[in-house]
Amino acid sequence: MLVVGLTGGIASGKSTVSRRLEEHHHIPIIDADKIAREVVEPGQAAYTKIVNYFQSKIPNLLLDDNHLNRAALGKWVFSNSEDLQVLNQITHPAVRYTIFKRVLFCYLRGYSMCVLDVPLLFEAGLDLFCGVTIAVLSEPSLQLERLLARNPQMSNGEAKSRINSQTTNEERIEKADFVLTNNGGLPFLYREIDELVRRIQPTVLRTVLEYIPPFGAISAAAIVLSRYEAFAQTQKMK
Ligand SMILES: Nc1ncnc2c1ncn2[C@@H]1O[C@H](COP(=O)(O)OP(=O)(O)OP(=O)(O)O)[C@@H](O)[C@H]1O
Repeated sequence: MLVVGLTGGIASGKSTVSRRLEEHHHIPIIDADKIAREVVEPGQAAYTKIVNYFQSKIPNLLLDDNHLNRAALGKWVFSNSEDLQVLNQITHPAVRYTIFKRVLFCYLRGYSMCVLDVPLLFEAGLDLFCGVTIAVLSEPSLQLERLLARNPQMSNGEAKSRINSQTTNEERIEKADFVLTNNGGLPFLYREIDELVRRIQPTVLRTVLEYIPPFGAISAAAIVLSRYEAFAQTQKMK
């Protein structure tokens, strides 16, 4: 099964691309943001760890329905970098484990492709496990316009600083295997997506071979090794 990593800046159009892939091409989407919310729901192991560690530091950590007050938690870790690390150490393994389980589930259901929608794909090193990576790019001025239209309560300054705090489009172009440029209307974007799916769609033969254990394992190992090689090369060049 081909694991496709999809990434891009805030309001660049990742969800729009994911929706097209899911609804038009019937490719399952594994949404890292959604998983990050699920793993901190009451009853989950990460939730208990967060409550135990942060309850004494953040008085309004829990909402009336016992869910985490994500805004209060976000505000706290934004100004306490050590606690941000603690939070990441609690949540990241849980997110990675859930992603892994969902990829395995897609494989067992016989899909030829699945998509990992991960805003921080390269930063988190998850691209190492993807057969193909795609970056969705929009001009920063368009990103700003779309972000403000989608989140009217956000100030212009806040939106700009969110965009500027992220990896640049140039860095994403350098790292991604394919780029989808989302500077036009939706019909243009959909044509680009459909064309790309045609290019990367694995053959039926490859999909079938991957269900034969030695081929499956060799194929997965080859992807991780080639990604790691490319990563090591970029580190050497720095
Ligand atoms: N080509 C387009 N034409 C018009 N509107 C668009 C286009 N692409 C995206 N949008 C709109 O821009 C907004 C941001 O797009 P989307 O939610 O897909 O981005 P995203 O990268 O998933 O954002 P985030 O990272 O914040 O979740 C949405 O309101 C979406 O409808």
